[in-house]
Amino acid sequence: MLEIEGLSRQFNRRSVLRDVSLRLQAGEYVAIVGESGVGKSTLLNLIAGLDRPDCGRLALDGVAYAQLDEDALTRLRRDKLGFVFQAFHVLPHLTVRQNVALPLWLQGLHGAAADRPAQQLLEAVGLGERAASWPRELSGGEMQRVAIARALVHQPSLVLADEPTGNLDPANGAKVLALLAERVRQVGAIGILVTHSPAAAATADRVLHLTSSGLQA
Ligand SMILES: Nc1ncnc2c1ncn2[C@@H]1O[C@H](COP(=O)(O)OP(=O)(O)OP(=O)(O)O)[C@@H](O)[C@H]1O
Repeated sequence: MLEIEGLSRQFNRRSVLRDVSLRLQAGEYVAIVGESGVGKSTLLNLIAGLDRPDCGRLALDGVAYAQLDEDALTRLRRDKLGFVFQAFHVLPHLTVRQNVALPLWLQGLHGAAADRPAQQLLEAVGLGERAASWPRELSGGEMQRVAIARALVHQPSLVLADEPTGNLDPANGAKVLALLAERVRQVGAIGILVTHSPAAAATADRVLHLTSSGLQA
């Protein structure tokens, strides 16, 4: 379960997030929409443990972030979170399968223990045949499918996606979003999709609107 209670964040004394609360159970997939600059990325960074709130509480599976030092937060990200962010792009010097296996390597799993789940996820996103390819040989849509496989391979509790189809054409974008929703549901994770696009938001079970007065259905 993800618990967010009364979260606030200021930058240079300017309030960006004010009293944001949200509670999500395993298996829930929500979209967060809101005007540019309202604080969507700020909220996602707090949920990812990449930034700390000024006040409020965050907890994942009963573990409060405030109790964790930076190393423990890094472990939480490694073990419990999956990211489909532009900034966490597919690494060019690793093959497609190595890219997907990366979260397992970081957990100390190597050889077949990493290759087998990576191959399974690649099959699930329709790229089983491309395991030995290099990222540069893939299309933009295929690359995002690799990012989805990598975000799920270690069976995270929480998957965070920030405009995962920003650079794709609408048809490919729709396919990638449908695949993301299907895969997140399949592993029973909590999914949070941040997007500007109403069509993208409609792939989630629930749409939440972030405004200056908080998060509302
Ligand atoms: N590290 C920072 N230092 C100062 N201001 C920041 C910082 N990070 C974000 N902000 C400010 O906080 C506000 C919210 O930014 P954020 O990126 O969260 O918005 P957003 O809703 O994701 O916007 P967009 O949809 O345009 O990506 C902006 O005014 C931004 O300038």
